[in-house]
Amino acid sequence: MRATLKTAAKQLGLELSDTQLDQLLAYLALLQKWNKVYNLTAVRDLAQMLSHHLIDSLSVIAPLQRHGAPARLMDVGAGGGLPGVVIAICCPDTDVSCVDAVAKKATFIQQVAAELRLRNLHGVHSRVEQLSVEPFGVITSRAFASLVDFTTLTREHLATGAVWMAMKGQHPADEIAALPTDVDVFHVEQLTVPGLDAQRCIVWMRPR
Ligand SMILES: C[S@@+](CC[C@H](N)C(=O)[O-])C[C@H]1O[C@@H](n2cnc3c(N)ncnc32)[C@H](O)[C@@H]1O
Repeated sequence: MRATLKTAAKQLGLELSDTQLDQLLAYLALLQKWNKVYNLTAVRDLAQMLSHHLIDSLSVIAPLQRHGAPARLMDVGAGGGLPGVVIAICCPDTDVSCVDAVAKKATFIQQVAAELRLRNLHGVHSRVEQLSVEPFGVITSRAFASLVDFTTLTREHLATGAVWMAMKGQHPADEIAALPTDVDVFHVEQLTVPGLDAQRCIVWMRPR
């Protein structure tokens, strides 16, 4: 597991410390341990969790760092913490709020933050449209909603100059076409996820 993760991180252009690798593997173990209790993911196999969840989420770190990791980031519909927990581990200067409408999922994130001593990670139980917090520099999502719903539900939480970072599978041409004119798609970034034979991209957007 560790060797696979280390190789994948290198292929993704990431310099992760031993502590960060330990934290990522500890997170994976917690995800597997508590999956049945919290209903975190349909993926049960540990090797698949590593490739389909952890390394998949790790693929956004270099693009996020190139953009400029923000002081505050929200992962909306974070579920078990993908990609929010991975971002909190890899970008320690970014304060990450993992927001989910289901209480036990937010509780799990709080548990991860405590066990991994991640002071920059917070599990927030709320529907995002009912949230009242300071704005964020980046708002991200993975398997949450259509681009229209994602941007509509979270727009008021963007700080000045902030962007949306949506993780998607294949290029979502139909979802992009359905966006209102006040959402600017400024980049669709193709991703290569080591060990995953699937199309992945990030849709970068900002308000007009
Ligand atoms: C399919 S899961 C994706 C979880 C995680 N991002 C991942 O990639 O594994 C979608 C999550 O969005 C949450 N969700 C749905 N509507 C929401 C809303 N309006 N506000 C906050 N969370 C919401 C659900 O509870 C669920 O945990």
